[in-house]
Amino acid sequence: MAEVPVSFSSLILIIPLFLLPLLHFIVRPKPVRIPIKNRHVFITGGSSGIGLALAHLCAKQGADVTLLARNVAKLEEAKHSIKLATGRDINIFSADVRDYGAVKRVVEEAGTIDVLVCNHGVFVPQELEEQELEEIKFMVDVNLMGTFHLIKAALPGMKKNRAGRGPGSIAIMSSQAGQVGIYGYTAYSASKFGLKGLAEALQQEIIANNIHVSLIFPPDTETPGFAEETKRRPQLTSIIAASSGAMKPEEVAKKALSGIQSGTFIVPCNFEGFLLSVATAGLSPQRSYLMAFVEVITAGVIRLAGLFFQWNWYGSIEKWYATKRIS
Ligand SMILES: NC(=O)C1=CN([C@@H]2O[C@H](COP(=O)(O)OP(=O)(O)OC[C@H]3O[C@@H](n4cnc5c(N)ncnc54)[C@H](OP(=O)(O)O)[C@@H]3O)[C@@H](O)[C@H]2O)C=CC1
Ligand SMILES: CCCCCCCCCCCCCCCC(=O)[C@@H](N)CO
Repeated sequence: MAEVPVSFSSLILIIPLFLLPLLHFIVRPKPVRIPIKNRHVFITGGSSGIGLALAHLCAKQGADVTLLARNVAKLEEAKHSIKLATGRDINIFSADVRDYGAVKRVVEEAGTIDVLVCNHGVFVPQELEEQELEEIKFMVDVNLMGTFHLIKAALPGMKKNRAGRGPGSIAIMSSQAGQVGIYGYTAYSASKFGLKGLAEALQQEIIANNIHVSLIFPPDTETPGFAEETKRRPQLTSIIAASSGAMKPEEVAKKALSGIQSGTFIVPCNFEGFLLSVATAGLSPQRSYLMAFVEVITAGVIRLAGLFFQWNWYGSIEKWYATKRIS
């Protein structure tokens, strides 16, 4: 009996032929579109950097925007600049996300939220051994606990009033340092990695309420916060972080908004971020069967690429400590 020849090239055709329909069938949660126009978008840390750029973008697209941050002068300035640029009035509230009572009062006063963007964040890079415990706690309290406070305060209203309002979204601003640990970011990375666990579990809890979670992972972004950060960033942190190209806040805001609107769970912002999202896909939900296909097909080779990055980073660390010992 003649053997059926299964050539390499026919395998290349057969695998996608079976895999794509299978992935199309199994990816969960199912794809969704989240509108922005005429919807209430609540952005924390919206008075500066990425949050401010996102607020401008949402206002331009006809959303009712509310901002929360601490500094009143910066909030007023943001309100003024958005009015000038878009002609739209926005609401501003001053509160510290570490204060649950204050957050709850603001959320109640602001009215039902359709899209909650937890973007506030603080970053003070330093080696763990040098960093004061107080500063470590500060980052965890603002970045991680602050996000818990917001979601806990906003969720009952978002759930209760969802019927008739269309799909809702909870978007959380992480960082590429929330996908891979980086020298000088022990506390910051921990606070941002924590957000991933929160987001994955939360999505399962609120999918039945038609609320969709997006986790956004920007690289270094040229914001006022970043300008402050670079003043004291360890050299090695900058060297390793430079593996991913820097972005402007407006570019990050654009990626973030399109990720939110497509209900994408993991939202990368640049090409390195795309590689990172494939490399760290783990057991995160994936709505796109095409992205799922890329993840499945490239799993081995992307791990190899990740190992090369680590090889390069450990090389930099070795070199840096060697020159330090000489001087
Ligand atoms: N810039 C970067 O390189 C990157 C940033 N990110 C993340 O993006 C987010 C925004 O960063 P970026 O735009 O650079 O930051 P900025 O420092 O420019 O702005 C931070 C915003 O958060 C607000 N904020 C800070 N602390 C609190 C608090 N305790 N309570 C309420 N609001 C607070 C600030 O207002 P106020 O001080 O008045 O409270 C401000 O509006 C952060 O989560 C950050 O971790 C992620 C990757 C890279
Ligand atoms: C296959 C694997 C691909 C790997 C690509 C790797 C790129 C990693 C770069 C990490 C950059 C971290 C920047 C953090 C920015 C930030 O959050 C601070 N500026 C504080 O705001």
